[in-house]
Parts: sequence; structure tokens; C-alpha cells
Amino acid sequence: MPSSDSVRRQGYHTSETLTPRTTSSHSTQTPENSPIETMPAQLLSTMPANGASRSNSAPALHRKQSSPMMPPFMVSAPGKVIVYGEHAVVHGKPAIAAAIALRSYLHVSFLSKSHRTVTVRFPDIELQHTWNIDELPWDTFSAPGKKKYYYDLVSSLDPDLLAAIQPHIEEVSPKVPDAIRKVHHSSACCFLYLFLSLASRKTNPCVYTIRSTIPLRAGLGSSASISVCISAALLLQIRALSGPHQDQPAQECELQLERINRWAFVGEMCIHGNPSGIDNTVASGGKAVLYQRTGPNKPPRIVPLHSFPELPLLLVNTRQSRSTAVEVAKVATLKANHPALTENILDAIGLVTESAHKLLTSSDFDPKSHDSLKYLGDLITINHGLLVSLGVSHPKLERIREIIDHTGIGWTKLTGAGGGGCAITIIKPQPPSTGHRNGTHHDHSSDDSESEPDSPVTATGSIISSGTKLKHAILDNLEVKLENEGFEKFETTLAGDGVGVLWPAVLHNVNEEEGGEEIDQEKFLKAEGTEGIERLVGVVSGRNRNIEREVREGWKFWRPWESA
Ligand SMILES: Nc1ncnc2c1ncn2[C@@H]1O[C@H](COP(=O)(O)OP(=O)(O)O)[C@@H](O)[C@H]1O
Ligand SMILES: C[C@@](O)(CCOP(=O)(O)O)CC(=O)O
Repeated sequence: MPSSDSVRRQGYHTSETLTPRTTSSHSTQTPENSPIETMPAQLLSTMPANGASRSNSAPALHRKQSSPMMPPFMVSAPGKVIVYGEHAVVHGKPAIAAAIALRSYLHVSFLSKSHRTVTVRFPDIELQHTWNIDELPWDTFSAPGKKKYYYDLVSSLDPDLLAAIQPHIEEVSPKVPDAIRKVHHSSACCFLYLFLSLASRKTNPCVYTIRSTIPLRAGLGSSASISVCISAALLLQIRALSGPHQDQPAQECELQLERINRWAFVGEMCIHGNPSGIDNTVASGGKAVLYQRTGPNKPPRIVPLHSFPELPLLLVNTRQSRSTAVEVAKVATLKANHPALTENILDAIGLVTESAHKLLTSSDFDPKSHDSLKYLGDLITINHGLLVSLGVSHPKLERIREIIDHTGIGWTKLTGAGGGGCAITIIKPQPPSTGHRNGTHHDHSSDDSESEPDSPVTATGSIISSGTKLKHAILDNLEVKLENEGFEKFETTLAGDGVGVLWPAVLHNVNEEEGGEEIDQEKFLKAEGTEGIERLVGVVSGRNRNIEREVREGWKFWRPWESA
């Protein structure tokens, strides 16, 4: 492992000379003959929409050969929750999934060329490993018929390529217990397959460090989130992405996201075998999508829902491990034993999703109106009831729902496979009734707080501060209760940004350090918990209840919904 000093940047000049390079057609700018190079943010924004199709009249720029070490950069991608339609989606009904503000962060730092190594540091799973770049199976990955380019669509893993990386995966964590080794090998496979597909043997030596604020294996798409980060970082390094930058046309934005998403799906296949693709789609593009299978060997229907409102969300982890496969099998058994009944429940779940979709896409949908939110909330409650009927809840999920329902703070359902995992609560815009204040009494009749005497709502539906304070008090009280029962509570937001980039990894507002403060690898590794990571990378989170919208200093996102 290189020392911290050796990975810290040395002598990066922000004003270094850039010389124009002509050329590059689609077929010539391949990972093989375009070694990983790096570029500052201003270069990213000068690249054409399709990083491959530059012409002589629009020369690209490249860094002088003598250029010293590059500064680190960062990529980040969100986790996801299924808001409506889990399980029914397995049976051909639509589902809606949305990004959440819990994210993974990948820090990429460069070593001097004398190192011939690539290192992964994944402390969340206690994995650290270094490969010698020259010993990796580049020949196999670039052999005729095997070579994949960054613009290719890869829909299955190549068994020969998997076999070629197998010895390099086997050398990872040979002495740890089987269960941990399996996790290490999944992540190592995801990284190596993408690295060998997108980089080249001339690659600059790098260290890839991932830290995530998404709990693992809780149905929140942690694997898709890291796959998106790795995919985006490698594509940025080979200049296969332009942007994100202001004024980027929507079509160009979508093309970039599609490219990241395709390779993230490859990473997901390394971890999951046969993923549906919904998690990486949401982690790349952010906001929300409607997703529906259309039949065997047919591409799914994926409809971006750019109108999905950014809503405050309470996420509670049961810490009860569960298996998606087991829960899916439970529903299959129920369907075999009670076909008509089960089909009706699945149909009803499909109707819940369609109903939400209809509202979200209707021209008079107002995300700030109480009625709209109540409509979406009622659908959450109905969806949960139907999932209970399918037998995929769990006593811990029911306990969480009971505790939250007593406060009257919002609408709660299980999310994902169930049988454990997480519950989500969409928080009501109005504070709950007085009867809920001590968190012990639930008056169903006062769920609709239009009649609320001490929680006046302004004409635009925003809440005056006494109501907000009450809500915060309830949330704090709830946190203690949930933690006392062994649950983990996150206050986050629904339907935020997808993949984002901080290039270079320098923050300007954090302190007065001239030129900003660089986020180096060691600082990143030392940041404590979710708050420490977010503070370090310039995120002022929605969990800070004094701010309305999350702020991410210096980060740039591909936002097709904002583009021209
Ligand atoms: N922070 C992380 N660092 C390294 N690997 C990770 C991280 N988060 C997720 N992974 C990989 O993804 C796998 C978790 O995927 P999965 O069990 O499907 O959970 P989830 O539902 O959260 O995606 C882990 O076993 C690991 O291989
Ligand atoms: C139950 C299911 O609908 C969702 C599973 O979600 P997760 O594994 O909990 O993220 C299964 C699936 O869609 O493949």
C-alpha cells in the first residue's frame, strides 16, 4: 500500500499549459489507445456531447507530457427506495423507485508513474487491495471479439473475461471468513471488470477509495450506487463523458447518463448476477423512474419521472437481514396456493403504482399542495397493506409502522423485498395533531390536519414555524424510541440528484485556505460517519433541518430535467 504521502498530490499547477490535440474518431478513441488521462473541470465542459466524435476543426485539448501529478477528484451516486410496486413488479406490474439523499462517494487519487499499481480502498467492507497493473489480463480484454468500447451496450458478462480476472480476484482477502470474502470478491469483481473494460495497460496508477452513507444489504441499492461511481469515474478518466456543465442540452445530458448507466449495469451484474437494472438506472439519473418488465428477453419499460417531488423522507432500517430471493419465493408460493386472490392483490398493487404515476404526470399536479401529498400518502398506506397481505412484512417492520403511526407524522410502508430491511415514511407537510404530541396517542380522525387548530398552514401550503418546531420535536422523540428498540433512523429526501462529480476534489468555502481545501485520501478515510463524510465533501444535508434543500458545494450533476 502506498504511504499517505505518496498518494498526496505534489505540485499540481492550476494554470498548467494545455496544448491542443487534433483527432479522435469513434473507433480510435478506445480505452486501449487512450490511456487514462485526467483533465480539469474546464476541459470537461469543452468536450463534445459524444466524447468520441471530435473533428479536426474542434480540437480537444490535452495536458503537456511533463505535467505533474493530477489532483484527486470525486464521484458520488445515490441509493434508492422503491416507493410503490415492489413484488408486483416481479409479476409484470409497474413499480416506482426514487433516488434518496444517502449516497456513496468515490475518491480517485493519482500516484506517480513509477508506481505500476491500482489500489481499491473500500473501508465500509474492510477491503483494501493493490494489483500490479502490468499483471492484469489486458490481452484477454482487448482480444478481437472480446474488446468492448465505452459506447458499447454490454448486456451480459463474458465468461472468458470473468475467467481471466478470477485469479486476480482470488488473491483478494484469502484469509478472511467465507461470508466476508464473498462480499470482498463481489466488489473486487465489479471494480476489475469495469477497470479492464474501460481503462488500458497504459493507465496512470490510481487509488480508488469508496465510502458510503447507504447501509449495505438493506434494499437501498448500495451496490448500484458504487457501480455507478466506478463507471462514471472510469468514463471521466478516459474522456468518454462531457460535462456535467451548465447549459448542457438535455439530449447530451441523457446520453452521458445512459453511458454511465450501461457500465454501472455491468458492475451490478458482477455483484448480483441478474439484476433488474432499476437500481443502477435510479442511481445514475436520480429523481424517480417508473419501471415495468415487458417480457422475457425484452428490455423493460423505464419512464423517468422528472416531476417526482423532492420530499422529506424518514427511512428506518430494521437491521433485520433478509433475502430478496426468499421473499420473492414466498409470493410465488402464495400465488401457487391462492392464484386468483394473489393475482388480485398484485393487480391492486399495480393500480396503486399507476394511480401515483397518473397524478405525478398530470398537468395540474402541484407537489406543494396538501391534497396531492395526501393522495400519494394514502397510496403508500394502501401499498403497505397489500404487501402485508402478500406475507412479506415482518414483525419489526410492523413495530416500526406502529411507532411512527402513533406520532401521526406521515405515511409508512415497507420498501423493497420486505421480511426485514427498511421502512419508509413520507412526512406530512402539516404537523400532527395535539393528540400525537407525546407520541402515545393516535387519533385517526385528525390525520387530515386541515382541521388542525394549532398548525396553521399558509396560503401556499408552507408551515409556520411553531408547526415545524413541533414536527422536529416529534422526529427527535421518534429517533430515541426507534433507537431504543434497535432500529436505525435516517432523515433524508426522496427524488434527488443522480450521479455527481467534484473535479478537482477541492472545496472553496470550507475555510480560508488559499485556492480552497483539497479533499485528500487520508482526510476522506478519517471522516467520521455520515455527517463527517458529508461535511468533508461539502454537503449540507437535508438532515440539517434549518435548510430547505440539500447544498453540495462545487458538485456538478447531469440534470436532464433542468436542461434545455
Ligand atoms: N460501500 C461499499 N463498499 C464496497 N462495496 C460495497 C459497498 N456498498 C455495497 N457494496 C457491494 O454491494 C454489495 C451489497 O449489495 P446488496 O446485497 O444487493 O445490497 P443493496 O441492496 O444495498 O444493493 C456488497 O456485498 C458489496 O459487494
Ligand atoms: C421484491 C422486489 O420487487 C424488489 C426487491 O428490492 P430489494 O432487493 O429489497 O432492493 C424484487 C425485484 O423487483 O426484483
